[in-house]
Amino acid sequence: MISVEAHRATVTALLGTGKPVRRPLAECSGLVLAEEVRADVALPPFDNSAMDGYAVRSVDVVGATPERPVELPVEADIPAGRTDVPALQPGTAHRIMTGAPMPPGADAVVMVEKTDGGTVTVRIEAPSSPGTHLRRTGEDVAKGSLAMPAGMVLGHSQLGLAAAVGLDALTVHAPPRVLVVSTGSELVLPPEPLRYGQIYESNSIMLAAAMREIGCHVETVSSVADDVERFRAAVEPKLADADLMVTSGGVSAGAYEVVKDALTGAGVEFVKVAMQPGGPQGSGRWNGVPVVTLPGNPVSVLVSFEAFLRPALLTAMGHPVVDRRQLRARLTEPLRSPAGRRQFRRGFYTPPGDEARGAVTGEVGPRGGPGSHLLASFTQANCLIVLDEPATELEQGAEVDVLMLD
Ligand SMILES: Nc1nc2c(c(=O)[nH]1)N[C@H]1C(S)=C(S)[C@@H](COP(=O)(O)OP(=O)(O)OC[C@H]3O[C@@H](n4cnc5c(N)ncnc54)[C@H](O)[C@@H]3O)O[C@H]1N2
Ligand code: MOO
Repeated sequence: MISVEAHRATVTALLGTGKPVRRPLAECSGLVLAEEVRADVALPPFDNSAMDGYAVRSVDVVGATPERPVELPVEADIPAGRTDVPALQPGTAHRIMTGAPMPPGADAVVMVEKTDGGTVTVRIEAPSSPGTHLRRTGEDVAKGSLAMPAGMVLGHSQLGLAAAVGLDALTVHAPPRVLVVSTGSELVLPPEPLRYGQIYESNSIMLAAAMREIGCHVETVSSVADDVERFRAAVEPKLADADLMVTSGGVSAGAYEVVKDALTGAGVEFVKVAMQPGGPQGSGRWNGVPVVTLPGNPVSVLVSFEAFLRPALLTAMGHPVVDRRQLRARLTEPLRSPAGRRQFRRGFYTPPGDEARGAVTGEVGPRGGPGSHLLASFTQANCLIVLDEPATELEQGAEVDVLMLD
């Protein structure tokens, strides 16, 4: 048996890092910058007004009050977007709007609320010191400076900044194109009614959703019968467009293990990992394409995704952090775990908060039993409880690691 860490390292090395590609901003959400971004324009690109009001020389409005307003002729109107801004002469004002360029000669803005709003002459009822309501060129981002470093994850604020400095595309790590293949002659798809011995296929939907959530492109082959020739025929034509193939089912010790039968001796190695669920695993290359084979039980699939695929896919996409948030928590009930295997249980974590009891560590209770067919309980879990390899009996109140899923 090999360790969880060893198999994770194998799968991560197999995927490598996605090559840098140029993508339009609308396709970059959640991806990672492969190159730093330097600002070709300053932000703001020009000195501009932060308020609707009047651009003035501060010396012209010294001492203005509602009782003794300063009256100035309004010489120009500067809406946002005006590009031919006339200079301000001493003893005059320009009406100006938020985001409009400051006229040369003006050093302050008076809000319209502090005036009578006049358009021919304006009565100004408050002073304005130099720089008031003024947004300076480059105070957000200086021209030529580093706007975002390589390795930054592109969320909405990062995409907004890229757009603001005039970019319509970014160089990102290419998201992997994953071919997800579910195998099993028992699998059917709705609306076909179930016959005795058949089940509805669910692994491909789950895996595709989990991978799309982290930015992968996914194609699915939802139900391939346990027949090597039919497996090859269904999958081989699609390999050319895949950076990774992930299969479920057909890898244990039975007589009809289609994945094992098709890929043994063809570049894929099958191993047992010291974990439960998710013990039977495989990885390698088939026709040059990286392949990861998962056991068929639905909970085994999701636990394998968390333990191996998620970190490997995030690494391939250049993410700086690939691990789930890990916390310590006290068990709300005793649990058993198989000796020599790391057990992953679905759990619900409650943060500390009961100060009366002096709680500093959160609590975690299992959701559902350890069986890898118990998918419903996964939907009620917010974490995985990790019971280390040596642990066999854990008492209520024992401290364990939890991996937060949200
Ligand atoms: N003699 C042994 N038997 C088994 C062993 C073993 O070591 N020796 N390991 C057990 C463990 S642990 C697991 S996990 C499973 C893995 O088996 P396979 O990967 O070959 O998976 P299947 O037999 O094809 O399926 C297992 C289970 O999951 C259901 N399944 C499969 N695919 C789907 C799908 N796409 N959607 C929903 N459900 C699916 C399938 O019907 C089976 O019930 O082997 C144990 N046996
Ligand atoms: O390893 Mo299997 O995945 O326990 O059910």
